[in-house]
Amino acid sequence: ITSICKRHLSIIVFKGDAPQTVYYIPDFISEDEESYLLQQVYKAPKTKWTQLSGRRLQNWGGLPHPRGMVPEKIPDWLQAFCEKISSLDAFGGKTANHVLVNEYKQGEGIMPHEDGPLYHPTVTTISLGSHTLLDFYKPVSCMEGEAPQTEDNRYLLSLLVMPRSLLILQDEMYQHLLHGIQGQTHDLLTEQVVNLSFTGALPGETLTRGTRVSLTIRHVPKVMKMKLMLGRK
Ligand SMILES: O=C(O)CCC(=O)C(=O)O
Ligand SMILES: [Fe+2]
Repeated sequence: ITSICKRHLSIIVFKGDAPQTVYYIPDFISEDEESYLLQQVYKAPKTKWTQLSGRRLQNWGGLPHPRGMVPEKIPDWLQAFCEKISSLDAFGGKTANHVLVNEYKQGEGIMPHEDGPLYHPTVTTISLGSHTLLDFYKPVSCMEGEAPQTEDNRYLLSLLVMPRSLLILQDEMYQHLLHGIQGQTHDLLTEQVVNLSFTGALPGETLTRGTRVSLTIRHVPKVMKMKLMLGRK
């Protein structure tokens, strides 16, 4: 684990000789911007929400698809933040064109998963309203030998993401590992939370979760050209 400056954390995990990078940027947005974003999220029409087990979500920018995403205009209130993050060169010079809004009520979470191949290998997440613990797991195929492949023995580390922070996961860290959020109401901060010293929280502390809204901002490289689609039939 290497810190690149006092307020930014860069975690280098090695898989073979491939470094896997995480950037954690506390207070990436202000409290006013946080309230504004929450207000906009909750202003969206009811039909914009999809209820899943343990969370609900809004999809903005189009539905990623192997044959190409049919692009939809991202509303101005989100576009500004897409541009702010893209200007950090998170997406190799491209501008983010896709945003998933996830809402987790206290005690909700998301099963360990991979995000799949439809995105640029960078995922950026702004957290609103509450902290959470993002947990990382080795993929099943990584485990050789006799040991049973439980979630427990595939678990690697956690990141504490505070409200208003930006998390950037790149390359192997994003493509190779699984990530998930346990459906808990409280989080005990152990030494497995590797970015603890960058969050203002203390080891041994227990944090109570509230409702968290996350904005997962990404670049989908494969986009359909509307003209081509109409011309084709
Ligand atoms: O809420 C988060 O920070 C994670 C969301 C996530 O992993 C996803 O939507 O694929
Ligand atoms: Fe994910």
